[in-house]
Amino acid sequence: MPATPTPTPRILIYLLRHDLRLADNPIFHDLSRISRSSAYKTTASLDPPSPPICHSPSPPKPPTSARHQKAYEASGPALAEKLGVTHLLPLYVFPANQIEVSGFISEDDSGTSKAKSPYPEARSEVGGFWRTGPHRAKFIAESVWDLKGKLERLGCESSVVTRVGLMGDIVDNIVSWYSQQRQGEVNGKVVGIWMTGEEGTEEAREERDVRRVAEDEGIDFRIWKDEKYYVDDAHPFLGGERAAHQRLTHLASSGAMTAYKSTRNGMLGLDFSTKLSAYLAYGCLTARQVHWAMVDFEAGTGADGFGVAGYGRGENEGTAAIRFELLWRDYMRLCARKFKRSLFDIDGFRGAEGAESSNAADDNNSPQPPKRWKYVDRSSGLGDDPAKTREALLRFLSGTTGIGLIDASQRELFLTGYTSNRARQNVASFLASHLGIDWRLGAEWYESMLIDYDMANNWGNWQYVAGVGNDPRQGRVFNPVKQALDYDAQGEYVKAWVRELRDVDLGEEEKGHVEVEKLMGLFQAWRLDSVEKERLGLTGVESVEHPLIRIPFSVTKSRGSDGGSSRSRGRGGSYRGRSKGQGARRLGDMDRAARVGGTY
Ligand SMILES: Cc1cc2nc3c(=O)[nH]c(=O)nc-3n(C[C@H](O)[C@H](O)[C@H](O)COP(=O)(O)OP(=O)(O)OC[C@H]3O[C@@H](n4cnc5c(N)ncnc54)[C@H](O)[C@@H]3O)c2cc1C
Repeated sequence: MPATPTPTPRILIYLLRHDLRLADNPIFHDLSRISRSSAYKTTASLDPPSPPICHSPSPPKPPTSARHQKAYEASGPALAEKLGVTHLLPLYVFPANQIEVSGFISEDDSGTSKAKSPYPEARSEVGGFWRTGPHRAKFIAESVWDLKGKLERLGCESSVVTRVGLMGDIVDNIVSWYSQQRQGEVNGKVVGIWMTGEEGTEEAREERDVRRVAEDEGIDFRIWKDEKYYVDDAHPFLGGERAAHQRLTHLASSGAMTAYKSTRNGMLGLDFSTKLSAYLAYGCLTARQVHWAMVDFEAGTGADGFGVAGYGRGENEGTAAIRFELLWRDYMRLCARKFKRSLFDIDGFRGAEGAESSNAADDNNSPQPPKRWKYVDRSSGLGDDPAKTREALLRFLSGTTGIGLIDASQRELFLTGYTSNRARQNVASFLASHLGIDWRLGAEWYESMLIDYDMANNWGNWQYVAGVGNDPRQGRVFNPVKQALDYDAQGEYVKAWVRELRDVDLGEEEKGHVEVEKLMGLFQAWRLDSVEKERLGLTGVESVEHPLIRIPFSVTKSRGSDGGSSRSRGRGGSYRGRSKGQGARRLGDMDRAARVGGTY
């Protein structure tokens, strides 16, 4: 008897991007609906061709609320069903323009030496840093492998297929492979290429390239809206959806969610802030899921947090503040959408056409002259020497500026891939305002180093602090000494990361009494007396003897007696510090530098 011809697999390619999760995922949700239908079952038993492709996964967890479930059910048959999809190929492309991929390339055809990567090195434009540094590379890999594992456990044979390169090329290549004939039959028919939409110019280019391949081949191309935004070993957290939910559970059950408002300006420790940013950035979790977890906590219906302060008592200061921060995230995304390429321009949104109209809240609506910056490859014409700028930049990046808070944050970032929002604001302000160096170098360095790098959040926040973005109050500067006094009142953060200063004597530290004058030496080590420097082996150390700048901040008996904006603390007295973050506005509590002096 002639063998029954095997039906040609109808393949849907799902290009994973910043949506590395199974639950609350619009594409997996659509597929979960087809997997229950009879149309799917009749074809699901097909042997998958090589490269292995995935049978549509079993239904993932239902959406986070009954309201969403109803909305999905009302939305008619699954789109994948309409396309007659029988197989799914989840594909993650490590983008060669953002992640250096030469390490993935093993050997050339002769098998003797390493083949050269066909792509230019994935370095940043201005400073030439690796665009994805080791911390984020690890986090991305963990998130991809976490999803792979999940799909495997659901019986998806290929789980997630990974490739390196440019999305358009990879998709083109896979589509051609499927259309090849073997014994008179094609390997498969790609009927759909789907992905979730992203903001950003590179991301738009990826979408355009993939769309072109799909259109050339007559394949259904669809960009789904990923509703991961809210309106719609320091960082010891593993990547992936499971870890993201464990973190959310911990935030509710430990009380950190309730306490967030009063702790969020902290700098040291795990629970002063949510540490959800990387999960949100990579879509392992959505802002909506965070919201619903908080709703459950507030309503007292959630499994996590029973007995914890605030459980079942409605919205509290902590949950409201988390929602507020999530709105900043949405806001930055909308800025990226509006200002496009000028997100990366040195003159920022302010320099962009139409920026004036977006700044209606300006105290002074008159157009401001563009800021002058120091560059590493040329003089700005203000008598600066690019060689000295390069030297200063290197010290800034390596955390040897001589300003304790800045050095602590930069070292923390380099070693862990994370630093707090409070520290980020100070670091950005230090580069842009105190050093006057091209702020994009700082943004690029963050892009390289941060685990939670997010294009809109990073560049938007850098612009904001550098004074070229949408901050309605321009010309504000953080004073990193005063900020350290306010937010690191016991000097613990600086001591944690700046090893050479760990033994600076602060007074009766164990009792929580630190002497303010001694703290000043921790926050700017040039102020340590010569005996202390000698004792600690700091004599002659460049960052101590020759800081990039000296900030003449002092703690005086009466406000303003040093001519700056210092606070009255009582000279020489002991200082317990106010509670961290008290009364502070998140992005707004910047102060004019107290007579920033010195040059480099
Ligand atoms: C110069 C600079 C660069 C930054 N770069 C990034 C970045 O690349 N990626 C990133 O996610 N955040 C960035 N931020 C914002 C903020 O610092 C981080 O989101 C936050 O520190 C992450 O820690 P968390 O999750 O514990 O935050 P939480 O304080 O717990 O806040 C909860 C969530 O709200 C959002 N959020 C908080 N603050 C902001 C903010 N200022 N702008 C936008 N969203 C915010 C984040 O998604 C965060 O996870 C940057 C801030 C500055 C000043």
